[in-house]
Amino acid sequence: MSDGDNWVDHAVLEFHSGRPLTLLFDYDGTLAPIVPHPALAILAPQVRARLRRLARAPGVAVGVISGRALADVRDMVGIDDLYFGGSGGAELDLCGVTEVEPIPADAQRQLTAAVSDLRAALAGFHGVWLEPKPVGFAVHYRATPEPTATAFHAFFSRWHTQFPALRVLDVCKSYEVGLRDGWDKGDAVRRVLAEQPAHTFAAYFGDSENDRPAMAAVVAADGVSVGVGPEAPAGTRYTLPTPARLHTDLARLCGALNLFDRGTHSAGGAEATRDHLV
Ligand SMILES: O=P(O)(O)OC[C@H]1O[C@H](O[C@H]2O[C@H](CO)[C@@H](O)[C@H](O)[C@H]2O)[C@H](O)[C@@H](O)[C@@H]1O
Repeated sequence: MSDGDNWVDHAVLEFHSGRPLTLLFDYDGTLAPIVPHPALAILAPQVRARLRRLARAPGVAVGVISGRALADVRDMVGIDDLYFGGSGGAELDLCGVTEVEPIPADAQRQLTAAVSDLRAALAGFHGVWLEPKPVGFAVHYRATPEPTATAFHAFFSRWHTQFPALRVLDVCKSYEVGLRDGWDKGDAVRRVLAEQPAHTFAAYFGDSENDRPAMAAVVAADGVSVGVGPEAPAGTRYTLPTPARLHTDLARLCGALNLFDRGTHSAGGAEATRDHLV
């Protein structure tokens, strides 16, 4: 069986051959475009509707696994019956059952000290700001002008080495800080897949470095990785240029699986047709 030259055809072929689907998405830069501030990264209503339809379809599971805090990504997505990963995989919501990575005492001490020290230091770097999370934090520098940005990178690259229990990733103009050797998005993917039938076909969609472990996890489970945008890790099975292209692909997948809004006239009705084409 050919698996098609795009992820939608591949997923539909696998589904029609009897494999359930598990679709797992990164949030920022994948489901929502990158914008100047995290609070502005709103999920388009049509995309929310498509994810909801997919999640409610028999044989389809949907999850969103983000660097954001779990409560934050759940709010942004606004659908209850999904799998969620937050804080880069350290917090999980497995369709209503929450699991949080236990933080060893020494790592907790380092996290607390790092946040307090950084808050004081950031006063000297205009435009840099700290986003706390239940497990870790992000330090945003998107709005930082030069030469402050260069000075901040020089400072941060030395500063974080005094906290060896912490893991630092440079993701979308922020430093994402979690626990070294802690749970990552790959662990989150494996945890979600453990709840699915063994022969499920999994796809993971991501745009940046913090998605690499999740992509490796789906590939190890005989699934596919889909890179979104120019910063996606190299070597993914499929690539999409933008989140907008993912949105139209989701519409196409809903159409191929005959998932249309119950409120519309029929599967061939005006909204269904429009949604299929969006
Ligand atoms: O794993 P993700 O869902 O992709 O989350 C990664 C980080 O995303 C958020 O920050 C990034 O997106 C913002 C909105 O587009 C953008 O303004 C910011 O510059 C980016 O760094 C989020 O705030 C972080 O907590 C996540 O770690």
